[in-house]
This record gives sequence, structure tokens and C-alpha cells, in this order.
Amino acid sequence: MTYDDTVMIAAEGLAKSFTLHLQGATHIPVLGRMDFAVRAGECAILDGPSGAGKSTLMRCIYANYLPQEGRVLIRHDGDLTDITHAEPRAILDIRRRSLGYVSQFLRVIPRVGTLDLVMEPLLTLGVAEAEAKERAATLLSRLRIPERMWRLPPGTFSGGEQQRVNIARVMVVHYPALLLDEPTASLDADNRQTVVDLVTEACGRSAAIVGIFHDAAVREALGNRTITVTPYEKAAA
Ligand SMILES: Nc1ncnc2c1ncn2[C@@H]1O[C@H](COP(=O)(O)OP(=O)(O)OP(=O)(O)O)[C@@H](O)[C@H]1O
Repeated sequence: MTYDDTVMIAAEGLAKSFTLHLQGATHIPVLGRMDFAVRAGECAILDGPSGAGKSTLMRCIYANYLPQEGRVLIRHDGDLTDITHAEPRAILDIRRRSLGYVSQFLRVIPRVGTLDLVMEPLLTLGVAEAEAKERAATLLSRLRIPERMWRLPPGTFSGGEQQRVNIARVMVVHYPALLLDEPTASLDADNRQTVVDLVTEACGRSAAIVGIFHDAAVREALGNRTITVTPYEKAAA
């Protein structure tokens, strides 16, 4: 396939199934051969019933899961790079600079406070400490994490607070491609709206976004296109 310069994420013939070796080699077919491309400024919403494979697809895009067939290309340093077959070091570089991922759970680093945790991705990219601190503080404020909590490690925070720290830690970097796995799932209406605003701003900066959103109002507000997850059986037929 050839793609123009606006394509940021592309899946080619992506198929994924699981074999549970400890359960009598039970085979679970999940994704059929999926092809799609997401361009700069697009917010594509993954569509499909519960268990269809939306999170699995997202993990294949982020190279957490290795598909049995096909590959995913991510724009990195100007070129579409095959993340599926990249070396671990190259995958980490793509994730550090080109592809952000808001997963459903915050990965807490023991003893690291919330503000430091949110600043850290920017410091890794070489952003000056004062600017990183200001950007992290602005986001934490917008996401309504009270300032008195910024010094605390978020391990004991509520589910919704942890999810907001998780969102801040990813959205603080202006990634050109972004994966969002139900970022609004445990949030109240005001914070949900803040996330909608942040994602809209990212699209406005020409980020390419692939998202899973179960909330109908959020889908309505954000989705300018839908990608239907193709089950394995359908593609094989
Ligand atoms: N690591 C794994 N090992 C075995 N099976 C898995 C694994 N990850 C996912 N699956 C299976 O793949 C199928 C798709 O799961 P997935 O979480 O991708 O669906 P989903 O569309 O995101 O669902 P939901 O909307 O309910 O979150 C499920 O049947 C699940 O049991």
C-alpha cells in the first residue's frame, strides 16, 4: 500500500487470536484481517459490541500484542514505520515521541509524586523543567486534581483521580498519534467534558486519534469517523 503524508496510523491485514496453553490450548479468534488508515486531525472511534476486540486492536497498534498476521504502521520521524516488527528499542522510541496511549489503568511509579509523574514524559523529551512543570500543573488543574495532592504518589487516589492523572500524563505531550481506551469511563460529567475538550484540542493540533468511548454523548462530540472492528470469523469467511 502507498499512503500520502497525512496518514499517521495504518493497519494492514491485521489478524489476532489467542491460544490459552494452560486451558487445553483453547483457541480464541478475535480480530479478522483489518485494514484502515487514520489521518492527521481525524478522531476515529472503534465500534463493535463488548468482546469484539476493540482493546485488543488498540494493544496491537501500540505493539503490546503481536498479531498473527498483518502489521501496523506509525508515522515516526516523517516516515511510516512498522511498529509490529520493530526492535524493542525502536518501539520504545516510537512510544516516547510519536504515539501516546491512555490505557484504562494508571501505571503508578512507587514514591513518585503526581506532579513529577505528569512532568516526566516531557523531561524525557528534553523540555525544560520550568516549562514541564507549568504544563503539568495546567493540565492537573484543568482535570480538577487539587493542588494539595500534587506532591502525593497517586497509588492511593480514587479510580477517577487515577484515571485523570493517567490522562494528564499522556496529554501533556502533544503526540502526533494518540490511542485512547475509554479515558472517560470513571469520570463525572465535568471531567468528561474536560477530556472531550482536551481531545478536541489534540485533533485541532492535527493529532490522529483512535479511541474507544462507550459514552454516547462523548462519541457524538468527538467522532468524525468510525472503524468497525471485524471479527475473525467474518474476515475468514
Ligand atoms: N490476553 C488475552 N488472552 C486471552 N484472551 C484475550 C486476551 N485479551 C483479550 N482476550 C479475548 O479477546 C476478546 C476481545 O477482548 P477485548 O477486550 O479486545 O474486547 P473489547 O471489544 O475491547 O470489549 P469491551 O467493550 O467489553 O471492553 C475477548 O473474548 C477476550 O476474552
